[in-house]
Amino acid sequence: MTERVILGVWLDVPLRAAFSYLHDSPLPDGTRVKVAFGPREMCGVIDNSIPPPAVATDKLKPILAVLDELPPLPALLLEQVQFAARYYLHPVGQALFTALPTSLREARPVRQADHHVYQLSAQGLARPPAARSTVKTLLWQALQQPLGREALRQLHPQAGSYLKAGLASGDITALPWQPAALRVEGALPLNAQQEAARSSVAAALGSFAAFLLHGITGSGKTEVYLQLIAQVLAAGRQVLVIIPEINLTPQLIDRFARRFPATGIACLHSGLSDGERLQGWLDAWQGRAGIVIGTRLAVFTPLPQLGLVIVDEEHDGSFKQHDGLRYHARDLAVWRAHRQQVPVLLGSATPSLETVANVEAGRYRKLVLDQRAHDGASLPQIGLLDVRRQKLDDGLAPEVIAALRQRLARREMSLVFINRRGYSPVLACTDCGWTSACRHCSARMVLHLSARQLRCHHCGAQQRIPVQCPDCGNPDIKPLGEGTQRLEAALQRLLPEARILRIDRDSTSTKAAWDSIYQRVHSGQVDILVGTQMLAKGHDFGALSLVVVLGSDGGLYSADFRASERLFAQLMQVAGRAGRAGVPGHVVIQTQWPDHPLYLALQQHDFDGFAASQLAERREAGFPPAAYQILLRADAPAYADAEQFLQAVLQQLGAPPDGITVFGPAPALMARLAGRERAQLTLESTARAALHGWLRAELPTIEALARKASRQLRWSLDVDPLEL
Ligand SMILES: Nc1ncnc2c1ncn2[C@@H]1O[C@H](COP(=O)(O)OP(=O)(O)OP(=O)(O)O)[C@@H](O)[C@H]1O
Ligand SMILES: [Zn+2]
Repeated sequence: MTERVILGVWLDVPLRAAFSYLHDSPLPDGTRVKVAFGPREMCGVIDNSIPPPAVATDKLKPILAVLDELPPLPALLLEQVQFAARYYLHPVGQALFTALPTSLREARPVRQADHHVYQLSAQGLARPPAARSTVKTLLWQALQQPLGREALRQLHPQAGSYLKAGLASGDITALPWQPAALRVEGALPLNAQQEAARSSVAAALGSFAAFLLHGITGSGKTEVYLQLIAQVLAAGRQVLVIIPEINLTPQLIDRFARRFPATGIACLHSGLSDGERLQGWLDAWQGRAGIVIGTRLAVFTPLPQLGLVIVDEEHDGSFKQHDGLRYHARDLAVWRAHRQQVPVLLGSATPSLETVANVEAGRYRKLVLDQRAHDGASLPQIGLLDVRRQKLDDGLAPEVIAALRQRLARREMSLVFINRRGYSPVLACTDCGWTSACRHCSARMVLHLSARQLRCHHCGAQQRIPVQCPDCGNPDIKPLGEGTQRLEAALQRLLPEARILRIDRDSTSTKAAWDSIYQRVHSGQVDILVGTQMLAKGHDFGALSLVVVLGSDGGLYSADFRASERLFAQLMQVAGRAGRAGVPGHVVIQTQWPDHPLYLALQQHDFDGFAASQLAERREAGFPPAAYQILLRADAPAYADAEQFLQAVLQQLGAPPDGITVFGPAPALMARLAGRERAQLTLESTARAALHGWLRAELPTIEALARKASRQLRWSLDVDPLEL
């Protein structure tokens, strides 16, 4: 009998331990294998640092197959996953499979695209096809230059069989993939501030340093990124660019592709097919992609030649994953840069308070762009319109309507911003006070008039619009408040000659819809844009001269301590759409709170002042970033089950160590979601290591309690939570 080795294997299962299997020879770390797990066959990943189990060897199952079409997964990826799993208190196996493209999570070998280029050999060149064979002549002529398989297929569908025959006869030779020489096109001369920022980061290339690029909207942050990227590419290194989902537009990708026409650019986001994502990932790992641009999941992409990491709009909430491994891509990007000893550049017009605090603590260096880059572009004037004693027409003040009419007469484009899609956020009975509550959530159902439905934006529940009050039978039920659809209708009624375009998740569900919207805006076919935050971010909508903000007061007095920070960032972004190119910009905010300090700071474009006062408040209250938090969440159909579990945890944990405070159990801010009641414990401390260490040590206790809890119970840990 041959000697067999015991190998440690990580699997995609919600268990903290790895598993052991037998094989007839050792395998390196990171090898993908196929194993049996219970009744299933699963993909596993070898890790030789896992200690062998206590059970007898004859109890172990064999590895069924080695999926070794690729080299083993890179050690650095495994290290990053181990770090993330440890930090976010998540099972390593699950973290690892989160980090991999879907195709590599499956117990099947993957197919690599063909990256060779093909060319006629001397023998092939000497043997032209017969003149009557037009297809062969076409391909023979084309192959006098080196060409990839895909390019050949574009020339003719039969290229594959011609290639196969040619390779067999020796008429065609296959050459390995070669990087093209770097080409940089259309770089702009930097202004003094941009140049200062660029050279600071450039001086740090080759070692770790973290920078905040605090640049107001339109200050030319992207241009600074592009010029740094050019320098990194010229040195033969790769760049990782992480951006929010909503900013990943064809326009941005185009801008990169036009600047670097000869560079491989891998775009990685959740909208790709499994095959596309795998190829992009492999291009990055195998060095064919010089630039990786992607959303949060791109932070796990292997880049052996990494030279620079950029996180654009670093304050954006979409960098935090809200289920499974609840990682923050910005924070992992900083870890990544540190581990690979390269600089990381975090860009934003409204940095997160976490990042501001890191600048204050001297961990990050701040670079400032406080001028708009475009000639003649300046920051917009912000007006606060007190609507307390005004009669509004479908939510619009007379002054606002007049201002819109004036822009229309001058043929300038305006934007009306309201962060609520649908017709109206709630339907109500004028008699008994009934409102359109969702049966499954602590939320109201939103009226979607054109679809003739009430819809819950949280759980997706839909129902027909009732014709009378379901409680008292009163036929007089009315929409309360405005959403984008209602504003669109009101504007059309008030300004019938205006060409109005609504942009929200309902109107942009397909890529084609987006493209056509973009097309219409840029060819001057729109007078008034009405939209949600989709409009606020990243997109350059050109010659906007007026921005009207409605319904923002709700964010001033929220139970979530981060609401003001988010509101300020959002309003700065949306205000930043005005006056970007020549035409002076005006912003009007309709409010009941014209003296609110947040609005006054916004009016002064005073981010620093606002951030300082917010930080002071957070310190006073002991909230992040002045303290660290971990949430232990539980949900079940009955609140009692969720609460009972958390009570049991609390009891088992006993008194927390000094410096750690535990709050709760308390209902989550959104207490009911999709038919489940949600409760949570908040664990808080100014000493992060102590907090994490304590919870890590207590994890087995919590897991044991969870196994005893109601079968309906779900629970999770959220380290550095962004949502309460
Ligand atoms: N040095 C420069 N000279 C002239 N124009 C520039 C310069 N840098 C940038 N621009 C132009 O200014 C505009 C804004 O630049 P860019 O998109 O880089 O800014 P940004 O700070 O990334 O913008 P935002 O974050 O607000 O979307 C663009 O039209 C860009 O072409
Ligand atoms: Zn709901």
